[in-house]
Amino acid sequence: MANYQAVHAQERRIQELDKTVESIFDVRKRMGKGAYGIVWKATDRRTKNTVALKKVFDAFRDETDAQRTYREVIFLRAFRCHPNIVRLLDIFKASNNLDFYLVFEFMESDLHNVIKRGNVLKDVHKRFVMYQLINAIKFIHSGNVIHRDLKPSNILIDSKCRLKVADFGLARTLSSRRIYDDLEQDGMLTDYVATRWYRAPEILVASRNYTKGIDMWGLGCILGEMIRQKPLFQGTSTVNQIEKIVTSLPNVTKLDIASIGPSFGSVLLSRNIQRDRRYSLDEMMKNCCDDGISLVKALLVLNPHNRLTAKTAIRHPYVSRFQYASAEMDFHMDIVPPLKDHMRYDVDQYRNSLYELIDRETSGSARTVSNSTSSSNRDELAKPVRVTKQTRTISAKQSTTSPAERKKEPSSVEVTQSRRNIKLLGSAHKAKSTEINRTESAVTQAYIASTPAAAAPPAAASAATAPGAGRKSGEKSVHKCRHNNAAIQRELAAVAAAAAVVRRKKSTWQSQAKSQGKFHSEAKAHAQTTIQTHKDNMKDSPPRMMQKSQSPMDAKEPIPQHRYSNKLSQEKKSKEKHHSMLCITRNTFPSDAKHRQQMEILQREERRQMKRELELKDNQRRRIEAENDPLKETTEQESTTIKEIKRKVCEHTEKKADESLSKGQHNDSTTFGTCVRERIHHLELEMEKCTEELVDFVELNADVLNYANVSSHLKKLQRSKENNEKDEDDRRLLPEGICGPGSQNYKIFRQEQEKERQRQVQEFLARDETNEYDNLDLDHAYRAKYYTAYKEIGKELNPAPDSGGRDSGSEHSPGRDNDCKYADYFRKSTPPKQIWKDLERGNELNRGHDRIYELFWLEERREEEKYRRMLAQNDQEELPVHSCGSCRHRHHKHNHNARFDNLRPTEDDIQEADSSPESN
Ligand SMILES: Nc1ncnc2c1ncn2[C@@H]1O[C@H](COP(=O)(O)OP(=O)(O)OP(=O)(O)O)[C@@H](O)[C@H]1O
Repeated sequence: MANYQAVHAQERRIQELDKTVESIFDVRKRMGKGAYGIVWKATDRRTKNTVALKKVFDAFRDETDAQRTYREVIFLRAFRCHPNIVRLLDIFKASNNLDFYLVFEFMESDLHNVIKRGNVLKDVHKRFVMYQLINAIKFIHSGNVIHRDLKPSNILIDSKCRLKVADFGLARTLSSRRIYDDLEQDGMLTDYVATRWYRAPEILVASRNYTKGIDMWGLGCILGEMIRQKPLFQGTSTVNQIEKIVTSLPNVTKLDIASIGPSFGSVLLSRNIQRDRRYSLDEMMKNCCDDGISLVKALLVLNPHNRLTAKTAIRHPYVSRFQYASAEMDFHMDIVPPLKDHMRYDVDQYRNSLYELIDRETSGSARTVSNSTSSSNRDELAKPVRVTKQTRTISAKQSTTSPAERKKEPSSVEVTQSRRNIKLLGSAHKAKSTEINRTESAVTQAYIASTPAAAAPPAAASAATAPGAGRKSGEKSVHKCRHNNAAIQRELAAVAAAAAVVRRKKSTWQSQAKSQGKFHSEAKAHAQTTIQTHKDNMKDSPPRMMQKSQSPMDAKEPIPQHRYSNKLSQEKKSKEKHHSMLCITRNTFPSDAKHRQQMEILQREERRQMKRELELKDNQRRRIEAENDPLKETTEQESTTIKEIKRKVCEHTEKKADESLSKGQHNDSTTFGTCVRERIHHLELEMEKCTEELVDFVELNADVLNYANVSSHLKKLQRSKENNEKDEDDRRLLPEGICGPGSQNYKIFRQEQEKERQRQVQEFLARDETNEYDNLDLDHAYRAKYYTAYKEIGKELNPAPDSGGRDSGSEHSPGRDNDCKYADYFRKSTPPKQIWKDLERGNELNRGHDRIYELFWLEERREEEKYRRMLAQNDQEELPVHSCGSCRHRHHKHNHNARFDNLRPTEDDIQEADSSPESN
């Protein structure tokens, strides 16, 4: 219970938000939870921007966690300017000094969720995702940093397929490793837990061979997962993970193992692992295009040095089409966190370093919240933490986001934008110079303070009280200021370089704009001149009918040649044509009347000639028509014949089709019949099976089922079953050499059996004629009579009771006492009469007793008849059917009655019988 409460309290604490944070953000919904924190969707109350708020719970619990938090903040700040890396907007320290809050730009989902949905990503999306991912990793690697935790849930994505890499908690720099490699403690690089399925083989075998190839392996796994829609290697343990990888890759060579470096786990790679072809890369991604498979194969290479690098991967055909879709940036310098990445510091050191960072940023912030960095100070966050080389700024290849935009000429908006950028950079430059001045004066002051002769300024007052300590602290502060100064200068240089790039760009655009403007003004001037000429021409031309002349005196003005767009030149051409026509008209009508007359004559002549030609053509047409008439007739006749033939062919075809149809129908019906028969047969078989099942079921559940309702049905079902069983039993009881029912010798055998039965019946009847049993009451008599038959026929099935010494050795058997005993036995061992009758009526005689019952029944009927006749003769009082059958024993009536109640003969009966003369 206490444990539960503790867990509950812990969970509550994880979910709880700091009051300061709550006052700034309106937290709306939980986006996800990782191993180290919870992410919520929230709205900034002031700006109304939607952000992702991540609470790193107990961020400084131990050194590992503190280092993780520290790395996450430092690297996120360094890489936040890249479009494919999630932007860290703000950092908040919690008032409890334990938790930590990071504010990110909001993304709608992550790649894991998108892949999980299935079939959301089309081929083009996968390519674009991959391009952006490689682009981000290329940028990270250019800063000599490795991410080490690439997996789909750390890749954020939005509805426009824009992608951002998140979670830098395991990122680390490679730059210092060379220097400090020897100092590394054992296991230092292996104590982190990256998700197993995306871990590179060198990490799995605990090799210390750390390269950027680790991330490239992760990229291969992610691409494979996007294509296959499930993770490629889902190992259940480290060993299993290695096995899965080795199974899917081509044969592992000694060189591969050597390339991973010496480690206790590399022996796992050299093991002879059974390969299953189904799990080879080709087989797992058989539905993918060649480009995709080739990229996956180039990334998932055992030797980390042989894997594609991010720089080469981005030119791979699978993604190359997007190479201008996004800014491709490079750092050109190593990112080195202030607290060395290869060393472990105290929790407090990590915490203090981070808090310092926050405080520094808060001091320049316009935001009034005490514990937060400022969102207005966001540009500050973008700067790298520290650089090891002299500043070489980010070189953005293209700043546009799509190929279409990239191809655009620089617009006025862009020019304005660049102007604004320059202004901003200028002001940043100014601010930095002021800062440098301020730092320089601080350095001077501190230096003065550190010398004992100097008058103690307030800052160094305390130092002066301790001799020697003042100098030391002064030197320290000088050193610190110099260090700051150098850092600021480096940053300043970076800003200046960026400004230079922008200025260069601006000048290029301006020159381009200038040349284009010149071109436009030239074109405009030319157009205006042309229009003016046209207007002048129009003014000059006389208002006459425009007429084109064929005169040899035609004089055409030269048509001006334009070098502008086609459309423009076409328009111009048509205008020129129009203009030239006007000119021709004007030129072909000289003022003298003679020439005009000549022209008229010429025209008249022309008209006449045309008329003649027309007539000629008319005649020709008529002649051809006349020739065509008989041909027409013939053609019509032929077409009618063809139609007739066609009709006949159609009829014939239809008839044939009918015939084949009916034949087909016949075939169909035959097939149908066969099908139906087969189906019926099948159903019959099924019914038989069902019947058996039902019988078994009813038998099993007879006691719980209502017997009255089901018995009749059961009987029907059982009948067939029992008949089968009977046949089976009969077959089993048959003597050797007799075949089953239906065979000839079986019939003969049965006939003989029947004869034997008849003989026995006759024998019993003959015995009965002797009235041997008349001294007994009927019921006893019947039972005793049939006892012999029972003994002979039914003993196998129902052995006779041990009748005792007296009966067994009895000479006068079947004597009365014996009969009584038999009767007693029958009473006990045979079913009550009513049941016999029921069974008999339902023809359900027990197979073992049927012969006895049959005889019993016949005999009973006979006795009954006899008794009736006797009654009629003697006219005596009617006795019950099974009462005494003899008048000779009427004096025993009282005893008889007693015996009727209880069929067991009394001792008196036996003694009486023994002493009677008949028994002697
Ligand atoms: N900026 C964001 N916008 C939307 N959702 C986010 C954002 N950042 C993180 N998330 C969601 O929160 C989840 C956890 O975030 P993150 O990976 O940063 O936490 P973590 O504790 O470091 O997890 P991990 O266990 O992977 O180390 C992510 O998988 C993602 O779904």
